[in-house]
Amino acid sequence: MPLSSPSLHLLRHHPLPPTSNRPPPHPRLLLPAFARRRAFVCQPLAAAATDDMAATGAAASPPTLLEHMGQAGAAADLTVLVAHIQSACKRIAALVASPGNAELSRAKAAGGGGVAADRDAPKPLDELSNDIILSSLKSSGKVAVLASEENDLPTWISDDGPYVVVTDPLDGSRNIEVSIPTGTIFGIYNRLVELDHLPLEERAQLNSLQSGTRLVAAGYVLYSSATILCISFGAGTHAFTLDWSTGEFILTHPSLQIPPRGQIYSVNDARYFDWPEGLRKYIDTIRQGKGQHPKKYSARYVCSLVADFHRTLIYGGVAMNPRDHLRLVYEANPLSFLAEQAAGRGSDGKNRILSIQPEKLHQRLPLFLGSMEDMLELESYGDVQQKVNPGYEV
Ligand SMILES: O=P(O)(O)OC[C@H]1O[C@](O)(COP(=O)(O)O)[C@@H](O)[C@@H]1O
Repeated sequence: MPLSSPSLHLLRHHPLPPTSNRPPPHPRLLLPAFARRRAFVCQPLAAAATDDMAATGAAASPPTLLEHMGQAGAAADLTVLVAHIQSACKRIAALVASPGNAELSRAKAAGGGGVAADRDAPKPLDELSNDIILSSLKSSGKVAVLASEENDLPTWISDDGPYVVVTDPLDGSRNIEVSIPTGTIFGIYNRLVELDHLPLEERAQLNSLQSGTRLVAAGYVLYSSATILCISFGAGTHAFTLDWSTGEFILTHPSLQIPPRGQIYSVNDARYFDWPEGLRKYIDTIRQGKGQHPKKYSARYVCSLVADFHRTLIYGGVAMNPRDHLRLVYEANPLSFLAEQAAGRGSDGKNRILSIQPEKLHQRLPLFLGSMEDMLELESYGDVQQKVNPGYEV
């Protein structure tokens, strides 16, 4: 449904204060005391051990995601919602690792053909992942509306659900047949109660089109050699690794900080000849070690956004897709929120992603994420957005 300009006006001038316009305080200070102790546990040097650990001679075990939320004083409703999201993602993790997934990918490639008449056509993995998330959010009782990359329109779930969830249920699924990492991306907003009087369809759209500055939380789950859930509640970015023996996500990367500069760029550079001059120059320059950082950069490109972003978060550098391909609502906003909360930056090559007011649910845009210094250097080339987007076959 196209939005009327009064509706967009309402969104733009909504009185609620943004939740993430302020620069994040030093994330380490925002961790609860017990999690700060675990931050030390994750460092190799014994000198970092806390007094109580020294006294007992043992490292306390790091908290689970839900323990972390409890200690951080997260709202009970939000904790219930995150518990449902994490359980959906555990099911997706099992799904993408299951022997049946190659068959599902082929079914999709063949348009679902080749199925015996007495059998249901198998659902491709991204649809199945979408169903898993939807059913989990429904049973949480905490969600008013779900906007998913897999659906044309948002799904209204419950009038009194306090939250709005946006998601790309399974990003990178085009690579699933060859077991390349995939991921789920999600963002959580408050339901805009002042829109409750609007007709359902308009209410669902406007709630889903909130600016990224209003995110209450955002995260991704990486399905790779480890299953990692990385999340921010607006006070730092923290990552939790799934311990398959207990089924718990354990805090392994507290208060992640993107290094101010990395030495890796990540882009599909087969598209070099479709790039604008500025982007070509930038990549040529850093490849040769002639940029602001006098080192030759290396290239890494998984072609799976969550994997490319996760690496960038840890090692620094820039992950980019310069053409209009990735979605503002489902991908760019949540990942930019995580990047900013880790002292990095998310931009469309010109503007801060979180400040772009979404106008359409499936709006696409160029996306650049990464280390602050690398991002500012890249943007100084001006002309970095790929205008030519012919539609590539692979
Ligand atoms: O073809 P490109 O431009 O390299 O795009 C690859 C990107 O597209 C994605 O596969 C997402 O695209 P889809 O949502 O169409 O699957 C990302 O995971 C990846 O980063």
